[in-house]
Amino acid sequence: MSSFVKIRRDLHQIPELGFQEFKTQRYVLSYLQTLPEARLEIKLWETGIFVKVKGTEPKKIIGYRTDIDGLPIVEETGLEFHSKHATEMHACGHDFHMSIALGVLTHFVHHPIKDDLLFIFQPAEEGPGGAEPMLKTDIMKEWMPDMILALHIAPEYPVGSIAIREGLLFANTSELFIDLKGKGGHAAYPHQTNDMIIAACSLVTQLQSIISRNVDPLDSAVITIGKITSGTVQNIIAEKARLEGTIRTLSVESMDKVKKRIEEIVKGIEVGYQCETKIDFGAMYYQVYNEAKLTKEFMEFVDRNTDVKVIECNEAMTGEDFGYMLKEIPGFMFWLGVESEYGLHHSKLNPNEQAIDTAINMICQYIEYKGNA
Ligand SMILES: CC(=O)N[C@@H](CCC[C@H](N)C(=O)O)C(=O)O
Repeated sequence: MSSFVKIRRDLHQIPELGFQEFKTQRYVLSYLQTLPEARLEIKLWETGIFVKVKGTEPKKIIGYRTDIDGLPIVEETGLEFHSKHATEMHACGHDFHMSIALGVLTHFVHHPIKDDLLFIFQPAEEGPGGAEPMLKTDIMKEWMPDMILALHIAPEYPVGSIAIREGLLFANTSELFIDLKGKGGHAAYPHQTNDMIIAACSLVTQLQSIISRNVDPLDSAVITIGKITSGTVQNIIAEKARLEGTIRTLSVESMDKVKKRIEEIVKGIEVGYQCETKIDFGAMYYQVYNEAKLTKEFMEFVDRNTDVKVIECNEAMTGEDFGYMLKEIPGFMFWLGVESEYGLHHSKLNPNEQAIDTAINMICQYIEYKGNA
């Protein structure tokens, strides 16, 4: 087993939610302490880490970002190295992302290139978002990269492949929290109450009509309600309901339109079901938009110089706060094929670990080329 597969397995066992990645931060720091320190500069921000690997004759800084947080999922993989945390899991591959970042970082500590490299270990990608606040730090202002790259594992593509496109890769996202408050009461006297379970069910159905009736069929949008909380027991009419979800759109303009329509529909629920309502759009992520020139060059480089297959893919409705970094810094993100039967955010996600060394080798070759130019 390669040392970076071992690191992935160690990290897989300690998934932590956004801004609570204390063990993860300690693990990464203790690994960094095993490397020769002459070329390293390390700065902490919240639960994240900035690591500069100094080049020999730096003219620019090349940035590489990995996310570090896990998800609130009870793991069901049955793997020997399964999560030690009962209710958290690395079900979005951030354990892979971190081990690959450490693999690339280690290579350049031992084989320095001309340019400086900045590795960003970013908390809270799954929410509420660490990229935007990290960008605003003095550390980032001092070490602002001239270009940046990142990857995300893709269960649907084979090991030995990457998928990427110029321009829009991932959607704009916004979280969505809606609270409803009516009047509870006895299950046998519904006429004396305003039942918030009925209101919530109607609201969920009406929200889907935004996608089918308000969004241009040639555009695309998603509203997913992933969680509903309501009620206390089977014979009490519920006084409150809370819906938690996410909105995805292919443009900022469509996001604004969808949000406006949600507000109108929720107003209708308020009148129709005689209840109080509250909408909170939570955290929003800017789209992931790959800079055309660098993306094209990367695709051609990988195709010509490595065995990795380059697939030109469509946009996806996933979100990534790396979009904020790409808004400020030219660069790109790509999907890394890891062929898992179960997909992202699934309790049985089991990516193929062979992809770790494939990714490290490919990224090292590309950075060596860019950083010695
Ligand atoms: C790659 C991926 O799965 N990213 C997450 C980002 C979540 C953004 C935010 N918490 C939201 O739900 O809107 C995704 O769910 O796409």
